[in-house]
Amino acid sequence: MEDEENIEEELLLVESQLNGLQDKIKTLLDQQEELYERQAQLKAMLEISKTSRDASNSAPSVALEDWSGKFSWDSQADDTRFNVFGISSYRSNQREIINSIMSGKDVLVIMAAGGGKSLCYQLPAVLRDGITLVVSPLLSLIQDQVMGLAALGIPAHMLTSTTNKEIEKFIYKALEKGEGELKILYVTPEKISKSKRFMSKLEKCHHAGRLSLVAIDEAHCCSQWGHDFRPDYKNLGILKIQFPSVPMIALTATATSKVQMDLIEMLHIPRSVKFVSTVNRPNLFYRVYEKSSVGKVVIDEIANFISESYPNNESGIVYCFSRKECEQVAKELRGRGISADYYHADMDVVAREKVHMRVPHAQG
Ligand SMILES: Nc1ncnc2c1ncn2[C@@H]1O[C@H](COP(=O)(O)OP(=O)(O)OP(=O)(O)O)[C@@H](O)[C@H]1O
Repeated sequence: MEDEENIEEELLLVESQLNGLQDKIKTLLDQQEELYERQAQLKAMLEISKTSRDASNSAPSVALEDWSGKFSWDSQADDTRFNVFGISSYRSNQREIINSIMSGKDVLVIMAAGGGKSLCYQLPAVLRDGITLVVSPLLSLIQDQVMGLAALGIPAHMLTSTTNKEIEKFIYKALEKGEGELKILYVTPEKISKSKRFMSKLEKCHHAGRLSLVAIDEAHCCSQWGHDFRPDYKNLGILKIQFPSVPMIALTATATSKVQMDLIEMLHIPRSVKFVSTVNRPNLFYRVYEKSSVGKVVIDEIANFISESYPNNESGIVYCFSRKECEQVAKELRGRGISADYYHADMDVVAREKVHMRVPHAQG
């Protein structure tokens, strides 16, 4: 009897020691996995750094090839441009940019606002097999793009804090298993830096050979020297480290040479082909009016300017000094028969989206 008790006691002790060991083994295996992952990242970083040094010693990041020549995808690209995007001819540099991406190059595009940067990655996204990931800083810009693409019949979605669970599930399935129709996926930079789940699905998509292109919109946000620095953009370098074989296109309307060098380094695209288009916009001009000191008169003048200059229901933006002023000016303009609404950071997502949807898709 006493023997049995001793055996049971020792059995319990052994079992508890075994449990303790299992926990330790699990912790060690987890550590091993993390170290393997870090090892792979460090190796890739070393590789990129060496390539970067070689590239800066030998070749500047400018276009040397003739990207306006003939390519095997020419007729398919022309067909998609015309029949899917409804665009009759390319603007300056668009064709060359598209050709360099289609050739698998990393590309840096500096093109004026409204110059047609989106087509430069959306057309290759449609032409290439698989999914294009687009990182863009603003929800409103993303919504605009997704709405525009949906209108063209191109399967595009966005994965942001506002995406509902069902769409999120659809997107994750498309990334992980290649199910469902998804060609272009928009995310904010926070998704890359903060969502391990998203990055793991993206990893799976890449492993299955389905990640076709990465586009970084408003790429100047990477640089602390740029006017719009976004801390989460700093982490986008991970994309080239994780997916070195996937071409990357970085696009911006404004980048000094210091900012360009900075973002090439941060995104790890030292061999990128660079395209700079003129930032001059002949259709844009400034006009300065003297402002009355009487608020009501100012609103009357704005209302008159809008109805006289834009009698055909065109859309426009009135920038105000404060959120409160935005709300007041919109109300006053409505009182003068102008269809106006306000939009600022202090509105909830649904209200913002509602206003956004009322603005016709921007035409540059
Ligand atoms: N080759 C083209 N011919 C005619 N219209 C074009 C062409 N390329 C683009 N567009 C149109 O020009 C407008 C502006 O294009 P897009 O939005 O891509 O500009 P952007 O360079 O991304 O501007 P932003 O810097 O403001 O985001 C869109 O309506 C687009 O359809």
